Amino acid sequence: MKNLKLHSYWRSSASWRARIALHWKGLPFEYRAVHLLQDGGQQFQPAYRALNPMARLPTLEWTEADGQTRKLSESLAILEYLEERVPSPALLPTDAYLRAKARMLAEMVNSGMQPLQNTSVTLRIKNELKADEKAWAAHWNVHGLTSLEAAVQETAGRYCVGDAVSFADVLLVPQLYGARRFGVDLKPYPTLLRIEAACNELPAFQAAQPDRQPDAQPA
Ligand SMILES: O=C(O)/C=C\C(=O)CC(=O)CC(=O)O
Repeated sequence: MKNLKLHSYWRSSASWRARIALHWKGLPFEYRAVHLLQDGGQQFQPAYRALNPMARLPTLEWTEADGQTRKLSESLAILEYLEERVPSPALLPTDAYLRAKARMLAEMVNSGMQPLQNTSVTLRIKNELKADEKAWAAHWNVHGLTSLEAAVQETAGRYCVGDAVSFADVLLVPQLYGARRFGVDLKPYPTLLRIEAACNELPAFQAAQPDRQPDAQPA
Protein backbone atom coordinates (compact mmCIF):
# COMPACT_ATOMS: atom_id res chain seq x y z
CA MET A 1 0.00 0.00 0.00
CA LYS A 2 1.52 3.30 -1.16
CA ASN A 3 0.38 6.94 -1.34
CA LEU A 4 -2.26 6.50 1.32
CA LYS A 5 -4.78 9.32 1.58
CA LEU A 6 -7.37 9.50 4.34
CA HIS A 7 -10.44 11.64 3.85
CA SER A 8 -11.16 12.71 7.39
CA TYR A 9 -12.71 15.33 9.65
CA TRP A 10 -10.91 16.10 12.91
CA ARG A 11 -13.72 15.15 15.25
CA SER A 12 -15.54 12.54 13.17
CA SER A 13 -15.31 9.44 15.36
CA ALA A 14 -15.24 7.07 12.38
CA SER A 15 -12.33 9.01 10.82
CA TRP A 16 -10.59 8.90 14.19
CA ARG A 17 -10.84 5.06 14.25
CA ALA A 18 -9.12 4.85 10.86
CA ARG A 19 -6.42 7.31 12.01
CA ILE A 20 -5.65 5.20 15.09
CA ALA A 21 -5.34 2.05 12.97
CA LEU A 22 -3.09 3.72 10.38
CA HIS A 23 -0.78 5.12 13.06
CA TRP A 24 -0.84 1.78 14.92
CA LYS A 25 0.22 -0.09 11.77
CA GLY A 26 2.90 2.51 11.01
CA LEU A 27 1.33 3.53 7.69
CA PRO A 28 1.99 7.18 6.83
CA PHE A 29 -0.93 8.92 5.11
CA GLU A 30 -1.85 12.22 3.56
CA TYR A 31 -4.68 13.95 5.41
CA ARG A 32 -7.56 15.15 3.19
CA ALA A 33 -9.90 17.31 5.24
CA VAL A 34 -13.63 17.09 4.50
CA HIS A 35 -15.65 19.55 6.58
CA LEU A 36 -18.95 17.98 7.61
CA LEU A 37 -20.72 21.30 8.18
CA GLN A 38 -19.05 23.89 5.90
CA ASP A 39 -20.51 24.53 2.40
CA GLY A 40 -23.62 22.58 3.40
CA GLY A 41 -21.38 19.61 4.14
CA GLN A 42 -18.37 19.01 1.89
CA GLN A 43 -19.11 15.26 2.01
CA PHE A 44 -22.07 15.91 -0.31
CA GLN A 45 -19.93 17.41 -3.08
CA PRO A 46 -19.95 15.28 -6.26
CA ALA A 47 -16.21 14.57 -6.19
CA TYR A 48 -16.44 13.11 -2.69
CA ARG A 49 -19.70 11.25 -3.38
CA ALA A 50 -17.97 9.56 -6.31
CA LEU A 51 -15.51 8.13 -3.79
CA ASN A 52 -18.07 7.39 -1.12
CA PRO A 53 -21.74 7.19 -2.19
CA MET A 54 -22.90 7.26 1.47
CA ALA A 55 -21.36 10.75 1.73
CA ARG A 56 -19.80 9.83 5.06
CA LEU A 57 -16.29 9.73 6.47
CA PRO A 58 -13.76 8.23 6.32
CA THR A 59 -12.54 7.08 2.93
CA LEU A 60 -9.08 5.62 2.46
CA GLU A 61 -7.39 5.72 -0.95
CA TRP A 62 -4.09 4.15 -1.89
CA THR A 63 -2.00 2.71 -4.74
CA GLU A 64 -0.79 -0.86 -5.03
CA ALA A 65 2.73 -1.82 -6.16
CA ASP A 66 1.35 -2.64 -9.63
CA GLY A 67 -0.10 0.88 -9.92
CA GLN A 68 -3.75 -0.01 -9.27
CA THR A 69 -5.63 2.59 -7.26
CA ARG A 70 -7.91 1.40 -4.47
CA LYS A 71 -10.51 2.98 -2.22
CA LEU A 72 -12.35 1.79 0.85
CA SER A 73 -14.89 3.37 3.15
CA GLU A 74 -16.71 2.23 6.33
CA SER A 75 -14.30 2.35 9.23
CA LEU A 76 -14.72 -1.27 10.34
CA ALA A 77 -14.02 -2.52 6.81
CA ILE A 78 -10.91 -0.32 6.79
CA LEU A 79 -9.80 -1.73 10.15
CA GLU A 80 -10.37 -5.31 8.99
CA TYR A 81 -8.49 -4.70 5.75
CA LEU A 82 -5.50 -3.06 7.45
CA GLU A 83 -5.41 -5.96 9.92
CA GLU A 84 -5.21 -8.42 7.00
CA ARG A 85 -2.65 -6.45 5.01
CA VAL A 86 -0.46 -5.46 7.97
CA PRO A 87 -1.11 -8.11 10.64
CA SER A 88 1.60 -6.86 12.97
CA PRO A 89 1.31 -4.97 15.23
CA ALA A 90 -2.07 -6.64 15.65
CA LEU A 91 -5.40 -5.07 16.48
CA LEU A 92 -7.16 -8.40 17.07
CA PRO A 93 -6.31 -11.20 19.53
CA THR A 94 -5.15 -14.60 18.24
CA ASP A 95 -7.82 -16.61 20.12
CA ALA A 96 -10.98 -16.93 18.00
CA TYR A 97 -13.38 -16.29 20.89
CA LEU A 98 -11.49 -13.21 22.02
CA ARG A 99 -11.29 -11.98 18.42
CA ALA A 100 -15.07 -12.27 18.23
CA LYS A 101 -15.35 -10.47 21.58
CA ALA A 102 -13.22 -7.58 20.30
CA ARG A 103 -15.45 -7.35 17.23
CA MET A 104 -18.59 -7.60 19.39
CA LEU A 105 -17.50 -4.68 21.59
CA ALA A 106 -16.56 -2.70 18.47
CA GLU A 107 -19.99 -3.38 16.94
CA MET A 108 -21.73 -2.21 20.09
CA VAL A 109 -20.26 1.20 19.26
CA ASN A 110 -20.28 0.96 15.47
CA SER A 111 -23.87 -0.26 15.05
CA GLY A 112 -25.45 0.24 18.46
CA MET A 113 -24.37 3.75 19.35
CA GLN A 114 -22.66 5.96 16.79
CA PRO A 115 -25.26 5.74 13.97
CA LEU A 116 -27.97 6.90 16.40
CA GLN A 117 -26.07 10.11 17.13
CA ASN A 118 -24.33 10.67 13.82
CA THR A 119 -24.47 14.29 12.61
CA SER A 120 -26.76 13.27 9.73
CA VAL A 121 -29.25 11.91 12.29
CA THR A 122 -28.99 14.66 14.92
CA LEU A 123 -29.38 17.39 12.28
CA ARG A 124 -32.67 15.82 11.15
CA ILE A 125 -33.89 15.46 14.71
CA LYS A 126 -33.18 19.14 15.32
CA ASN A 127 -34.33 20.60 11.99
CA GLU A 128 -37.17 18.28 10.89
CA LEU A 129 -38.56 17.00 14.18
CA LYS A 130 -37.75 20.17 16.17
CA ALA A 131 -36.67 17.95 19.03
CA ASP A 132 -33.70 18.17 21.42
CA GLU A 133 -30.99 16.37 19.46
CA LYS A 134 -28.45 16.55 22.30
CA ALA A 135 -30.83 14.75 24.71
CA TRP A 136 -31.49 12.14 22.00
CA ALA A 137 -27.78 11.58 21.43
CA ALA A 138 -27.02 11.49 25.16
CA HIS A 139 -29.73 8.84 25.66
CA TRP A 140 -28.13 6.46 23.16
CA ASN A 141 -24.67 7.10 24.55
CA VAL A 142 -25.85 6.27 28.08
CA HIS A 143 -27.56 3.10 26.84
CA GLY A 144 -24.48 2.01 24.91
CA LEU A 145 -21.88 2.92 27.55
CA THR A 146 -23.88 1.20 30.29
CA SER A 147 -23.95 -1.91 28.11
CA LEU A 148 -20.26 -1.66 27.28
CA GLU A 149 -19.22 -1.17 30.90
CA ALA A 150 -21.08 -4.41 31.74
CA ALA A 151 -19.83 -6.31 28.69
CA VAL A 152 -16.11 -5.53 29.15
CA GLN A 153 -16.10 -6.98 32.65
CA GLU A 154 -15.65 -10.47 31.16
CA THR A 155 -12.55 -9.65 29.09
CA ALA A 156 -10.95 -6.43 30.34
CA GLY A 157 -7.32 -6.32 31.31
CA ARG A 158 -5.37 -3.15 30.66
CA TYR A 159 -7.54 -2.75 27.55
CA CYS A 160 -11.02 -3.96 26.58
CA VAL A 161 -9.83 -7.47 25.70
CA GLY A 162 -6.93 -8.48 27.93
CA ASP A 163 -3.65 -6.58 27.85
CA ALA A 164 -3.44 -5.95 24.12
CA VAL A 165 -5.08 -3.15 22.14
CA SER A 166 -7.88 -4.30 19.85
CA PHE A 167 -10.65 -2.94 17.62
CA ALA A 168 -12.73 -2.56 20.80
CA ASP A 169 -10.36 0.11 22.14
CA VAL A 170 -10.10 1.80 18.75
CA LEU A 171 -13.89 2.22 18.77
CA LEU A 172 -14.23 3.06 22.47
CA VAL A 173 -11.90 6.06 22.71
CA PRO A 174 -13.56 8.24 20.02
CA GLN A 175 -17.02 7.32 21.32
CA LEU A 176 -16.19 8.56 24.83
CA TYR A 177 -15.13 11.89 23.31
CA GLY A 178 -18.53 12.04 21.57
CA ALA A 179 -20.35 11.20 24.79
CA ARG A 180 -18.59 14.09 26.54
CA ARG A 181 -19.65 16.44 23.74
CA PHE A 182 -23.26 15.46 24.43
CA GLY A 183 -22.82 16.15 28.15
CA VAL A 184 -22.97 12.53 29.33
CA ASP A 185 -21.73 11.97 32.90
CA LEU A 186 -19.02 9.31 32.55
CA LYS A 187 -18.57 8.53 36.26
CA PRO A 188 -20.72 5.35 36.02
CA TYR A 189 -18.18 3.84 33.58
CA PRO A 190 -14.95 3.50 35.57
CA THR A 191 -13.63 0.54 33.57
CA LEU A 192 -14.13 2.34 30.27
CA LEU A 193 -12.42 5.49 31.63
CA ARG A 194 -9.48 3.46 32.91
CA ILE A 195 -9.09 1.80 29.48
CA GLU A 196 -9.34 5.18 27.75
CA ALA A 197 -6.54 6.56 29.93
CA ALA A 198 -4.36 3.52 29.11
CA CYS A 199 -5.00 3.97 25.37
CA ASN A 200 -4.17 7.66 25.52
CA GLU A 201 -0.68 6.83 26.74
CA LEU A 202 0.03 5.18 23.39
CA PRO A 203 1.61 7.23 20.56
CA ALA A 204 -0.83 5.93 17.90
CA PHE A 205 -3.81 7.08 19.97
CA GLN A 206 -2.14 10.40 20.72
CA ALA A 207 -1.39 11.10 17.05
CA ALA A 208 -5.01 10.35 16.09
CA GLN A 209 -6.60 12.77 18.57
CA PRO A 210 -8.90 15.39 17.02
CA ASP A 211 -6.97 18.46 18.18
CA ARG A 212 -3.78 17.07 16.61
CA GLN A 213 -5.33 17.03 13.11
CA PRO A 214 -4.62 19.73 10.49
CA ASP A 215 -8.31 20.73 10.26
CA ALA A 216 -8.81 21.02 14.04
CA GLN A 217 -10.57 24.20 15.12
CA PRO A 218 -9.67 26.04 18.32
CA ALA A 219 -12.11 25.42 21.20
O1 LIG B 1 -19.90 19.03 15.10
C1 LIG B 1 -19.12 18.99 14.13
O2 LIG B 1 -18.07 19.65 14.10
C2 LIG B 1 -19.49 18.17 12.95
C3 LIG B 1 -19.61 16.84 12.92
C4 LIG B 1 -18.97 15.95 13.87
O3 LIG B 1 -18.29 16.36 14.76
C5 LIG B 1 -19.18 14.48 13.65
C6 LIG B 1 -19.52 13.78 14.90
O4 LIG B 1 -19.19 14.14 16.00
C7 LIG B 1 -20.29 12.53 14.76
C8 LIG B 1 -19.45 11.39 15.17
O5 LIG B 1 -18.46 11.13 14.49
O6 LIG B 1 -19.82 10.70 16.13
